Amino acid sequence: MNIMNPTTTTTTNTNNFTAFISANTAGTATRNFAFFRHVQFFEVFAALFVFMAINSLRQKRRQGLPVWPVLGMLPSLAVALQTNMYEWISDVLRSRNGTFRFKGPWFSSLNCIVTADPRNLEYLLKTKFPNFPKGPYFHDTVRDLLGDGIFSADDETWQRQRKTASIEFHSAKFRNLTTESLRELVHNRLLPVLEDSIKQLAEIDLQEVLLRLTFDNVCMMAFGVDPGCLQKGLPQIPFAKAFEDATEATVFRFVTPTCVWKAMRYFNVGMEKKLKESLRGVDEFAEDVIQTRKKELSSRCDEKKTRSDLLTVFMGLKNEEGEAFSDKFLRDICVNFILAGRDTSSVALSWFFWLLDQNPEVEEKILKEICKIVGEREEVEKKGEIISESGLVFRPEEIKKMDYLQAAISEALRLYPSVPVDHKEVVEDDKFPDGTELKKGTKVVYAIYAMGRMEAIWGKDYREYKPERWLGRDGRYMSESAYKFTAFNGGPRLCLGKDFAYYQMKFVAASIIYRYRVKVVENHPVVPKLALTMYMKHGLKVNLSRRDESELQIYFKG
Ligand code: HEM
Repeated sequence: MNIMNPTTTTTTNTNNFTAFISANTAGTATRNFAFFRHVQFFEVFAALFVFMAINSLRQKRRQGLPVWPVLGMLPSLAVALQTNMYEWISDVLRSRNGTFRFKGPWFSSLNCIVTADPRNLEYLLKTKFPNFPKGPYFHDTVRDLLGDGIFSADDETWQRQRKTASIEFHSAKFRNLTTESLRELVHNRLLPVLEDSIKQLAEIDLQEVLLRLTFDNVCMMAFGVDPGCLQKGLPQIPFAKAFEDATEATVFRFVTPTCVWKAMRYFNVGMEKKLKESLRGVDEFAEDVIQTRKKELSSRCDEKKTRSDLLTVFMGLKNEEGEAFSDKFLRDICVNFILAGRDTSSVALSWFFWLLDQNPEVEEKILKEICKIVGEREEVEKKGEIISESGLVFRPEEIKKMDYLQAAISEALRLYPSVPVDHKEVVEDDKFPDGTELKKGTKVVYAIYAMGRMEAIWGKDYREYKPERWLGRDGRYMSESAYKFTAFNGGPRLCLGKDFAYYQMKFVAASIIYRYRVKVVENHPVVPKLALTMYMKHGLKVNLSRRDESELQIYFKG
């Protein structure tokens, strides 16, 4: 500092002070400005949020659910996924008179029309059937597992398989094969496994046991081979495990953005790795059966006559060029039938037994019906015997007469359809009978679970389990329009196995109910699993006890 020149010093000091002040002022101003900017930012953000919230909630009134910028209706779906998604869809549909437009996040493939309106169902599944195929998205997603089989194919590829399989399904030879294999499975495998659980005083997962039964049964129909899943000890069967894993990994694709699962497939990681490995197991099994059957058929002509499984039937046919079907196509046909028929009936039966546990009066009526029908057998009339006979085998004509049982199973399927939702894709712009506009490429989801819970279709007591709603005044079973009761689909793609499925479910249910009391384990949680098929998430743990003769005697006399 210069002490000889104070002015200078003062000036300098003043300058420093000014600089200090201005620097400080500038700093404060900058900080204030930054603070001000933050405040503004938060205010603007808050205002925007409030505006969006009001706007979204206003949209709720118009569209059924709040629509958020960028995310669309996804937040509501995310919340619903934490509870029971099927109930949530039903609630929304009831509040929207049966149809609503789901808006997914930007750039996602979640935009779709969801409907449970029977008029729309008839239009979708029958009237304008060609305009609503399964579509390229579905085919692409399931291609690795299902190839060009009936379940994933559209147009001529589907039509050809449908026609051939339909003729086969209605042939006496095929019916014999299916009923015979079911009879054997129930009497030689299911009942011994159930007996075993009684002897060991152990609870048993009835869903697991039934899944094994129907898997073996459908493999007999498709391949003519019994994989042996249902037997004492419930062993793990490599083909069944591979099939299960491959299905699970394929379902995973539906909840993963397409580019993500395709990248995972490319790098062979995660679920895609699992899919690849499990497909190897499925393909090896199929390849083995196909080659063995070819050898059998070429060496022994009588095999052709005796075998009536789908594989043998399709092996004897030619494609449009007059050539035999390729091994890959034969594999696709069989794998698709196994997928279609493997778990739908067992899952339906599981829900049915759970409903019986809650509605013992229905169980009693079923038992009464069974005993009345069996009591009409000639030999019973003559000898007055049979009731205690554990080997009692129901005859096809007796199963047919069980109208109340059929009603009780249909009622279970109404409330818990094995396929809870299904979908189609729009080929050309169209309009539903209820006025909903449909743009080309839109996905249409039909909510089968919700359809069973629409007051407009079933009346005020739609929540109640009431088999009587399926019976006419004469007590005979009355079927319902496939567009109201869509558990088996409808129109040209009506479930091909429907008649057999009813026969199978009635035969299994009657065989169990006649012999055992089925009690669901106390506090066992029963909730649906989120999957393409409506499994019980935790299975169905039950305790069985044998019915004694005196109990049956009452019903026989009754
Ligand atoms: C309770 C039992 C069953 C229920 C609820 C059921 C339900 C359905 C449904 C909803 C569809 C339409 C699926 C779609 O197109 O996306 C379908 C199709 C089909 N089902 Fe079933 N099903 C049952 C049992 C069976 C059985 C046991 C078989 C065979 C053994 C079978 C064979 C088929 C076939 C082949 C198709 C495809 C028809 C086509 O696309 O033309 N189903 N089933």
